[in-house]
Amino acid sequence: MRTSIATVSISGDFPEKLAAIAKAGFTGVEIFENDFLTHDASPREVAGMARDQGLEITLFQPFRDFEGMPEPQRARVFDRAERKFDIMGELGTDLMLICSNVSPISLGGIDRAAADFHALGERAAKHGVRVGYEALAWGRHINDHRDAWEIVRRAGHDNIGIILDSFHTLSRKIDVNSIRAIPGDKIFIVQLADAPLIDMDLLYWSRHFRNMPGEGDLPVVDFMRAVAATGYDGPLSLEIFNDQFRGGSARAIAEDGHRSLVYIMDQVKRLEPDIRIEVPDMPARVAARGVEFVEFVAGPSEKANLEELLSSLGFARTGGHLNRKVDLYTQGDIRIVINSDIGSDSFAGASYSVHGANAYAFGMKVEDAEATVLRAAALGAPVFAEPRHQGEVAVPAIQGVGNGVIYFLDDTPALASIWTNEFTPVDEKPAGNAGLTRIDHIAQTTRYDEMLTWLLFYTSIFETRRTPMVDVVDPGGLVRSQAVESLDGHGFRLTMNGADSRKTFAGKFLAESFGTSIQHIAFATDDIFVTARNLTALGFQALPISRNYYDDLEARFGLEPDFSDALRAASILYDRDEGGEYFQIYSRTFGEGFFFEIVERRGNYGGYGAMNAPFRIAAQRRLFRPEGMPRE
Ligand SMILES: O=C(O)c1ccc(O)c(O)c1
Ligand SMILES: [Mg+2]
Repeated sequence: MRTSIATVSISGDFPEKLAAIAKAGFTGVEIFENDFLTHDASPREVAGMARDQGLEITLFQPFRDFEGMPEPQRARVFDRAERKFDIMGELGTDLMLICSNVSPISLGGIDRAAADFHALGERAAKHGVRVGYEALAWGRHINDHRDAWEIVRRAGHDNIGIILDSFHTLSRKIDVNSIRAIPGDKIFIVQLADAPLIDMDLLYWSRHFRNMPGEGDLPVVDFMRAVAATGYDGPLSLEIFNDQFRGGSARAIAEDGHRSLVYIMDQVKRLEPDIRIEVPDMPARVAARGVEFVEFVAGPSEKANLEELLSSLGFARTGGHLNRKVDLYTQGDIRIVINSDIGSDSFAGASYSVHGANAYAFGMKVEDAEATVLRAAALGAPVFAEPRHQGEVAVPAIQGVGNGVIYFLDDTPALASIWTNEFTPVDEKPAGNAGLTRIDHIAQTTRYDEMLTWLLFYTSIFETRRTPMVDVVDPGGLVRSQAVESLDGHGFRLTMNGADSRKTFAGKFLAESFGTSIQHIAFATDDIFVTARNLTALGFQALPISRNYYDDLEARFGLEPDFSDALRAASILYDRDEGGEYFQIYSRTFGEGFFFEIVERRGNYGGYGAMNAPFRIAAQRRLFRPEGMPRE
């Protein structure tokens, strides 16, 4: 599989871009003219730089507004094209992109454009180069790949072909099946980009909001299926104009790009097994069944605090690890692990020294743990392994958000019996059961500009989908929240919160924990009111919620006063959607702003109580730092 990315897609100067692109695993690069013009090196030197990085230059894009020009402009664009053909020889690339004319003085007409391209093809042939024609979605006369193809067809020249760009086709909702009629060898290159669905001017949307295939909402897989059906087997080139990516980490964005291409082609290959493009073999996306455990690392006093909090939630210590300073706390199907091996050279110890006490790992229940790691590795995720003591099972794992660890457990005998084989039972009676049954979801906090990275990470490896993004208003700024859920909607659930500002509660947690990942864990109960009573008996202190919230709730949902009084008395938050009802209780915070949540879903409530988040945040801010949150 030949993979390429346009230099405009990532940040940095020209050498930095090439290095990041090569490191991420691309085999080629599209040189955007500005990157080339602003870098002080000759075309030969640029060719050498790409070669040194092992990159082929797949495409050069040196000028625009070519076809259909009246004289005297027509003569000038032909001269210009020839000058660029000379440069291409030195650059060591044979393919030039010309996008459809946007000039107000250009003249329309398919035959006129075809004649211009035929004449250009003659000149290109003399230089041994090829020219690809791309329909811009906002081209003055040509804005549809079907018309661009008709021009190329009528030009009838071996050195003239079409360039397809998923954005231009999909943004205008052009039927992708029209691509199937184009002979694969007349498609000179394919550019891929996705974008979030936003209703705005096409040019502005394209120049600022494109993102990696799989990160947006466009049907890029359908587009690529149609392309693959033509027999095309050339490079797949990302051309991503995105304001955030331009300022982001070149390394991370390039890695996301490579992952997105592998992911998109894996999907295409499964739908069109006979395609000519070679796609790396890997197991299919893995069904995620749920979160089986969450593991904290904590020092002695933090461990005592966490134990007290867990005990007030009805957990009891039920196991101790055979070899390690690791304890297991359980209730219902929930397992919480506390690792206090902070002095050692273990990964937990390293995590503690960077982040302090934190939930640095979680275990995911999957269909096939080994296959999960194979797939994750094929998609560029770092595989995680630690030295084992005798008798310990190797649990397949990778690293994810905030360098945290994701372990995979399945029903194979060794992994299924890990809790009985590696832990000695401890006969501690819980102070009382709170009725918590399972982990409903975990919530991870990241910097906003990493959200797309992690959403792509989860959705490409696991059989999951993203829910729409919601804005959560924190007095210190906006936090954006999006969930990743297994396709059945309830097996696995994870929410991602992207914080821009350290003045928000989430942003502050991120800053003070030096970028750990899990900020809260939500436990499910089948009866929130019974759980609330049990918790009170256990001495649990719920996060107190303002009286105004309940007045508003009563009005908004038309609640019976008795019902809203019961909610208020137990500090329960409430929401409702078409499917059902949602109840939430929050704990007070632990450490730098970690907390637990208890939820009950009645009926088919599908959300996470986003509309309640501002009230939860306001309450946390009141309690967390009575002296106030930082203002810097
Ligand atoms: O926005 C543009 O001008 C532009 C230029 C070249 C392309 O290949 C493209 O898709 C867009
Ligand atoms: Mg393009």
